[in-house]
Amino acid sequence: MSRTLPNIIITGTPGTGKTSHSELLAERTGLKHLSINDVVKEKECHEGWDDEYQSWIVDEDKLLDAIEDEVKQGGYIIDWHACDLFPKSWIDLVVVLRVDTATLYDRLTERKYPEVKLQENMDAEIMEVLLQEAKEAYDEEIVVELQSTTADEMESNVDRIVQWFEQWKNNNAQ
Ligand SMILES: Nc1ncnc2c1ncn2[C@@H]1O[C@H](COP(=O)(O)OP(=O)(O)OP(=O)(O)O)[C@@H](O)[C@H]1O
Repeated sequence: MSRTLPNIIITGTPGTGKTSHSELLAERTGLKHLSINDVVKEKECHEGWDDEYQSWIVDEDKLLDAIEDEVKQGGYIIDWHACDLFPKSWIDLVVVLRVDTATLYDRLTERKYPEVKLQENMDAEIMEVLLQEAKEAYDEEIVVELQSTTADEMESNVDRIVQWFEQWKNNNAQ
């Protein structure tokens, strides 16, 4: 089925700016912001709460079933800290946000993350885990790495994605 609007994944380590970017992008493009955290909670796509990590244990099959019909139609910004579970055929662009480690440390400390979760996320950012995951799961030409340390960077990232969106619509006009 061909889509008239694209689907974009905005991914990255927690605290890199996925929600902020997704909200701005939704305003500018009219695409719908799909916060996977909210879907997991609202549609109960989980197997319970992990106390140590202070997060839901996600049931990926249930999650995919919950969003499949909507997402396949196109027009979504998928905001989550993982990306390789979404089928390749659903996705047109994968944006991986990156941030310098000192800034990430400050952002996560401000959120009062448990120590184990803070450390794991810092390691994930340093080891480029999300970038590798995206490159392995999708064609490299649709994976874009963008820096998200400053407000100027966020603004230029959003401009760049809006430009991509306009181009996609021109290329896919029926
Ligand atoms: N490029 C940026 N410049 C300045 N501040 C930023 C930038 N990106 C994010 N922030 C700030 O960092 C904090 C975390 O951002 P945000 O909630 O968007 O991250 P996230 O990746 O969605 O996190 P989570 O995965 O936990 O939902 C917010 O206070 C946000 O304002």
